[in-house]
Amino acid sequence: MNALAATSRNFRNAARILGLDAKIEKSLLIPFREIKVECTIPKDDGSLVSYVGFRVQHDNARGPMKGGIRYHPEVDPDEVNALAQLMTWKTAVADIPYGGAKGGIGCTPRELSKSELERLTRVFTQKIHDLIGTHTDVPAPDMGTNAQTMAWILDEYSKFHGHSPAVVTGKPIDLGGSLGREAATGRGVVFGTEALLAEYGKSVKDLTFVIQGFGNVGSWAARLIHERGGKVIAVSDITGAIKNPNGIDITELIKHKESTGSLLNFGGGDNMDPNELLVHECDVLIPSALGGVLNRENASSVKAKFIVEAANHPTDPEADEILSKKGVIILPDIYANAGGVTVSYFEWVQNIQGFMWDEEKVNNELQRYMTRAFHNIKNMCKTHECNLRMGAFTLGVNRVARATVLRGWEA
Ligand SMILES: NC(=O)C1=CN([C@@H]2O[C@H](COP(=O)(O)OP(=O)(O)OC[C@H]3O[C@@H](n4cnc5c(N)ncnc54)[C@H](O)[C@@H]3O)[C@@H](O)[C@H]2O)C=CC1
Ligand SMILES: O=C(O)CCC(=O)C(=O)O
Repeated sequence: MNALAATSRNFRNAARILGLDAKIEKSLLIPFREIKVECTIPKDDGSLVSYVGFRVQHDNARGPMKGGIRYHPEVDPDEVNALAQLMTWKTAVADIPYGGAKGGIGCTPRELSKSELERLTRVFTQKIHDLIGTHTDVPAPDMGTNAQTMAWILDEYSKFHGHSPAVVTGKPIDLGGSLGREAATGRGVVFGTEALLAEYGKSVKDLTFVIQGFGNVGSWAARLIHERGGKVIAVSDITGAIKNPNGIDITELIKHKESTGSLLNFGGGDNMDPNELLVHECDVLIPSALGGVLNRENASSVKAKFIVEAANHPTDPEADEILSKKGVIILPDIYANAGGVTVSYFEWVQNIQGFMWDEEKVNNELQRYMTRAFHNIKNMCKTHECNLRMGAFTLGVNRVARATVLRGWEA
């Protein structure tokens, strides 16, 4: 199912559970603003190439719109729209004072040189600079982008508006980035997993984990699980997949990937078929790459007891139903990966205050926010007799709807 149809279906289910007014339901489904821009840049060889960039600003009832920018060949308007909507519910679940947005450029960043990426990012920023801002819409990294991308956006934006560190988060520490932001999404995934497992009297150190994606989110989640004594028994990325039933030494794997550019042929494991990864025997499956990877084709073969959605919308609604019937417990994306945007909020606060926190404070506050949100979701599950996804959606949608009503409808 298309990402936008899937996200909207979850939203509508939550609206029905909450008994939301039809007028509010309709208004919350329609994005505040959709931006589509042409970005033409000279390649290093002098030829010209054109890309399409998007920024969808979904909702700002609770505060400035917030969300990452993705560079990936599959970026399209519907997907960006779905991801922007998810950000609105996610920031509300985390109870941080933001709305939701998302952006992206349809490109293959691995095939562009650093200078081509810089030109593309600067042209994109020139096209959208009037529509983003510290108190309007604050971008951050997502798939295919990183702290360097944010530094270019900050620099280009500042040419038009003066030095503006809080216009982006996830930037380098030297430019006002927050300690702990790079690891934050993976760390939040682990805090969320710990909160979930505690409900079942289990802990990370007793369980086996399979992780799809070994970029920012997947590699940090793997590293922190490994540090806690959890056994990561299979990992994949775009280059392939590896497994070791006794547990992969993640510290060594990170070194191997840094030196070879690939997970494959790692001495401490065997190469495996990446198609087998999601259905590999394990306690906890953590999809940390693309959307829609769990679908009606593979859901019935999944063997994990828990799925922690580190990626955005990795499970489509058909798979959700199949997995639920099998008794698989799913920690939903709008909670599980909210650690990134939560520390982005801490970064924005630090920039506005002009005061830097130490890393211990960032990590402690992140744990406090993730634990609080988990208990808020559990309360919604109890009130509405629903699963964790609907618990999270009803929590987020209810907070956004309340803010919308309080702001009023007068023109
Ligand atoms: N970076 C962040 O702070 C946040 C990211 N997310 C979500 O987490 C997911 C991953 O994002 P990042 O780690 O930031 O991206 P990234 O670009 O750092 O890493 C993506 C990883 O996915 C792998 N990958 C791509 N296609 C794959 C495939 N077909 N099979 C297996 N692996 C594949 C890549 O090789 C890479 O290891 C995305 O869904 C993103 O929206 C969610 C919240 C915050
Ligand atoms: O840190 C942020 O502002 C947003 C991160 C993001 O794009 C996400 O949570 O999906």
